[in-house]
Amino acid sequence: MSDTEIHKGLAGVVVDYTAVSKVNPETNSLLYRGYPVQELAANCTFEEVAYLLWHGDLPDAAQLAAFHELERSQRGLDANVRRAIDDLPLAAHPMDVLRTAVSIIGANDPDASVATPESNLSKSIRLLAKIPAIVAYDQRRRRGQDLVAPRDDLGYSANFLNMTFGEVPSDVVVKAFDVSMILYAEHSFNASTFTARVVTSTLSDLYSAVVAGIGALKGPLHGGANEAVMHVFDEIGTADAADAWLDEALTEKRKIMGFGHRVYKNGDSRVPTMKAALDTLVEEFDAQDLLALYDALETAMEARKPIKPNLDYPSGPAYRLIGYDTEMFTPLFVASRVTGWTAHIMEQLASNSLIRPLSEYDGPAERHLPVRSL
Ligand SMILES: CC(=O)SCCNC(=O)CCNC(=O)[C@H](O)C(C)(C)COP(=O)(O)OP(=O)(O)OC[C@H]1O[C@@H](n2cnc3c(N)ncnc32)[C@H](O)[C@@H]1OP(=O)(O)O
Ligand SMILES: O=C([O-])CC(=O)C(=O)O
Repeated sequence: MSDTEIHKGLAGVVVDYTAVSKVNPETNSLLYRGYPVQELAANCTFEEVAYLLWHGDLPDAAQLAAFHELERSQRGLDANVRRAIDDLPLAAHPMDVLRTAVSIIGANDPDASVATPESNLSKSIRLLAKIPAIVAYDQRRRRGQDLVAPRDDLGYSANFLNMTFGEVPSDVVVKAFDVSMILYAEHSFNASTFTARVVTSTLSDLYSAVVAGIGALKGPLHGGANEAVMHVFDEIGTADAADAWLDEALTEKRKIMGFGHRVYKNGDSRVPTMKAALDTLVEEFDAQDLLALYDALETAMEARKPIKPNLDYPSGPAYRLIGYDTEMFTPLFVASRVTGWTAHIMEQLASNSLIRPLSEYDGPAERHLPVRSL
């Protein structure tokens, strides 16, 4: 073994600058373009936050109206995307369906390889507008329901929920969903964003980078955890079973989904805001049992390990209460994070350097084939 210092998982390695967001584990804070995410969640819509991530500043009234028009005019499902979804087996995971659908949107775009800032911005808005139709339709076809067309008189979240459930839910539900979209939108150099930046660094196109980001987000150590949290809740069943379940899971050295974080070691800055949104849903749907289980598992974990919940812990139960099927939760994360990914793709391109780290070889020493007589 050489004495080269290896940074397994790139832990603690700073690889570039970013002006998109700042994650500060010391102060448990998260800023999008300088604004605390809690302030954005309380005062802005997800559309305004998307605009902020892409443009660097919040829109004024005229800019927001133009942005709404652009986004709302592109909400429909392309015919060949719908046909492709219909051809995929119901056994396919919704993340695989979404990854395939985004790939087709890219192939439909004659300007897919045009990498100017203007072209990439319009691609980003297209994906923001079209991903909800894919996710909503996929959940509906799994339930044997027909497609619900988008409405251009509704905001992003109300339209998303209407396309999924065939009706606009209460303001409480729309706000909780919108808050989740804002909180999931951006988180610096997380694994999926870094993946998107790596793909972009080769001068590949934006759609390819987003498809790669979807692949990275799917894993349960990253975005797949919001789905996995609900599987854990279903496995535990009721609050009184949480202690015994956790003891067994920890004995088996299982990772407890929805807990822990690579950067935050003392709590995830987004959890209090998402937990408050979950509380409004618990009240709305009179779901005290779910809240009791949520609290019981968190308390049980606290008593055993200094590992705190991450954003996926309150988001999973929130999406369950809103009515999404469990396997749709990570696609909801994509619908939001596509804003952060594309902001990073544009930032990477503006100051590109091929991302290509080194490795330390520890395989067999040099050896040679025996001389073969032909
Ligand atoms: C939106 C997001 O993507 S947030 C992350 C979502 N992912 C999850 O919720 C999955 C569960 N959590 C985890 O697997 C981890 O906490 C990660 C992958 C998120 C971060 O992990 P890392 O920073 O690499 O820390 P690492 O996995 O090395 O953990 C350090 C120690 O804490 C333990 N640990 C960390 N998270 C957990 C957990 N959720 N459950 C049990 N133990 C844990 C590890 O077993 C390890 O213990 P050890 O030192 O005794 O071996
Ligand atoms: O930052 C990370 O490593 C994971 C995360 O919380 C996110 O992507 O939102």
